Parts: sequence; C-alpha cells; structure tokens
Amino acid sequence: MVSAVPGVAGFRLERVTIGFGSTPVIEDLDLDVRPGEILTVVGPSGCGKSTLLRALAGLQPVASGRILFGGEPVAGPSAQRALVFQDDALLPWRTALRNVELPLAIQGVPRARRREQAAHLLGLVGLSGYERHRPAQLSGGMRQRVQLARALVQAPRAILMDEPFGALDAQNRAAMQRLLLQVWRHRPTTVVFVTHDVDEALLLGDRVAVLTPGPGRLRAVIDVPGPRDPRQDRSRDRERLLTLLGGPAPAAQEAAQESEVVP
Ligand SMILES: Nc1ncnc2c1ncn2[C@@H]1O[C@H](COP(=O)(O)OP(=O)(O)OP(=O)(O)O)[C@@H](O)[C@H]1O
Repeated sequence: MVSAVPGVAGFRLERVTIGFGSTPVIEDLDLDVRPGEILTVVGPSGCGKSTLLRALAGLQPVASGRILFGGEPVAGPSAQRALVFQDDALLPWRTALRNVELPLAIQGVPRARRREQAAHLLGLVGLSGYERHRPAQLSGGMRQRVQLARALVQAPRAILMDEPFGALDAQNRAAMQRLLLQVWRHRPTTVVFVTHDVDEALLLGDRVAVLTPGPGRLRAVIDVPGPRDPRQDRSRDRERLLTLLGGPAPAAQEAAQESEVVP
C-alpha cells in the first residue's frame, strides 16, 4: 500500500453510472483510487474499461453519481490527468520532440523552455538522439515511449493508461513496464492502468480492480502484496483473478460486499 504523497491526488467514484443513450455501460461503481497508487483495471471485453478511463479523464460525462479527483468534481479534461492510449495517438507530421512539447505549447509555455523540457523527458524514456524523428520513423515501442514522455511533460498528478502496451511484443512490453515503474518511483503519480493481461495487472498494480461483464460493475478489488518483480510467483493471485474474471456477474449489492471482503 502507498502512503499519501504531497501533491498527489486520488479519485473517488461514487455510484457512478455511465451510458450511451439509455444503455448503461458502467453501472453503480463505487471505487477509490488512492493517491500515488497504481490501480490496474481488468474486465471482460466491452465491460466499459475504456469508457471508465475516459470519464476519469473528464472526456466522458457520467449519467449519475460523481467522480472526484483530489476532492474536486471532474468536470472536463485537465492537464492534471494525462491519458495514454494503446493506439498511436502521436501527430505523424510532428517530430518526436514536437509531439512531446505539444501539451506545453497549448499551455503557452515559451518555446525554449518547452523544448528543453521535452528533450529532458525524451532522455528519461531512453530516446535521446531521436528528437527529430517522426512517428513513422520509430518502432511501436519507441512511439509508446514518446506517448509516455508527452504524458509526463505536463507533470500530471494522474496518468490514465488504456492498454498502452497491448500492441507491443513481449520484450518491448516488459521494457515499457520497467520504464513505467521506474518513472513512477521517481515522480509520484496516481496511475490507473487498464489491461487485458492479468500478469501485467499483477506486476504493475498495488491493487487490481475487476469489473463484471457489461454493464461494468465492480466485481472485486484485490491487493497485490510483495515486490514488483516479474520473477515473483503470482500463481495464486493469478488463479484468483482468472476465477473472478470468469465468474458470473453478481448483483450490484453482492459486488459491493465482495469488494469489501476480498482483501
Ligand atoms: N461512443 C460510443 N457510443 C456508443 N457506445 C459506445 C461508445 N463507446 C463505447 N461504447 C460501447 O460501450 C461498451 C463499453 O466499451 P468500452 O470500450 O468502454 O469497453 P472495454 O471494456 O474498454 O472494451 P475492450 O476491453 O474490448 O477494449 C461497448 O459495448 C461499446 O460498444
């Protein structure tokens, strides 16, 4: 578990329902994301994980309930909450450096300062020397590094990641997981990380939130004890997660109870 870190904020979701038209996609979700933790989110395809993340980002309104960030209602997008997608969301005509500096340009940061910060962040993610490359000249793993640098350049208090490493091969994925943890240890930030991969969820998460098949409700939140080491034997937690993922969807009340009893 993570102790409170100054300047770092968490989320509180209170009976959040999100829908498109009259169809709920996320239903009655109560969840706290603790300041400075990495919360991974797993759930069957289509259960509303991306929708939930977009709501945390302020890009998707809630139909009922409310989402607080640092105690304040989330009313729209903010530089304090950066999103990183699986798809390459870089602008193809801009160089790596100019992609990373974009959020600062939007904020009106003077050019010399934003260049300097963007170059520093590219160095941090291991891309010194690639500042002038355009996305098409970079590998998938490198493009994800640029996306991470672009998210970090805004010095966000939370990073919302939607299967960011899902398209990478095993080696690049492992490298990005190490990089994310390295960055997170040096810059305390709240991270909400959606993944399909239970091993990734257990490696990165302080806790794992499990959603039911759509409409997504909270099935359970499990603590992940011990060091974040890929060599750590997680077979029991893995089995438990797979069982939770495969189990039938509980009624809202049962789900709330289960999330309390499952440690
Ligand atoms: N803009 C939209 N308009 C209407 N329905 C939508 C929209 N975006 C998502 N949905 C629906 O909401 C449901 C949840 O989608 P979402 O992408 O959040 O699920 P997910 O759990 O992230 O899925 P996956 O794991 O496959 O990425 C799906 O049924 C999807 O079709």
